[in-house]
Amino acid sequence: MTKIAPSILSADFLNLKQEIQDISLGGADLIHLDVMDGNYVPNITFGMPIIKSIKKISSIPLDVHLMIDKPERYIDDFIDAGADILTIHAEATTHLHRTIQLIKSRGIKAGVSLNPATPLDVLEYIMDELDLILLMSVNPGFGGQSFIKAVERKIQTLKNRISADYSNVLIEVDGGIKLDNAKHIADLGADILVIGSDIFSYNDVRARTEQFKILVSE
Ligand SMILES: O=C(CO)[C@H](O)[C@H](O)COP(=O)(O)O
Repeated sequence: MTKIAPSILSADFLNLKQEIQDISLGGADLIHLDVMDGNYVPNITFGMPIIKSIKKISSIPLDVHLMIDKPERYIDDFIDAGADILTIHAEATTHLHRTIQLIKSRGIKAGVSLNPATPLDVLEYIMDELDLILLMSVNPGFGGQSFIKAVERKIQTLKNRISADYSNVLIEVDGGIKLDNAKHIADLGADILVIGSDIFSYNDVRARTEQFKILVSE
């Protein structure tokens, strides 16, 4: 069954505690936390202190997506802050294998994210180490963008490649997922859907989360 991971990127930060309670009551499986450094991506969001605070008020696993250059510098800090899954970008580090090993050595799940234009081939020699592959379906940096159609084929190709030998590796898809395309993306092979604006732009965040949850459980 496909899981849903609301991204708080589009949440009301003055009302964050309530927003987190609402997605929890709506059935969120993970809380997706987009960390941006203004360097790897042209936007800046939040860092360890916010993650630490969320960890104190929620028991839902924290799915931390680092959109930062040289993520190896901060792996221990984000794990200490409460990350349950830590995903780094293949394009952001020279030492992808070493950094994934560092995450795994701390006993949490490790993911690699690929931008829409990055080929799947970069994963070939690290598949054994991975728990999750996050396919970006928008160019990272901002919520509210449109899903890039070419990523549909990428999801299917990845699903076919991993189904035989790496069936335990989860496929997460992030960007441009709305109520009207979520089921289709799940059916292509996504195990986790990241949803930002189409949950948090609604007044009733709990009801909207529930709608996604019911849709992908069908
Ligand atoms: O990583 C992201 C942007 O870099 C966001 O998680 C993603 O875009 C989700 O937001 P939306 O559902 O509004 O597209």
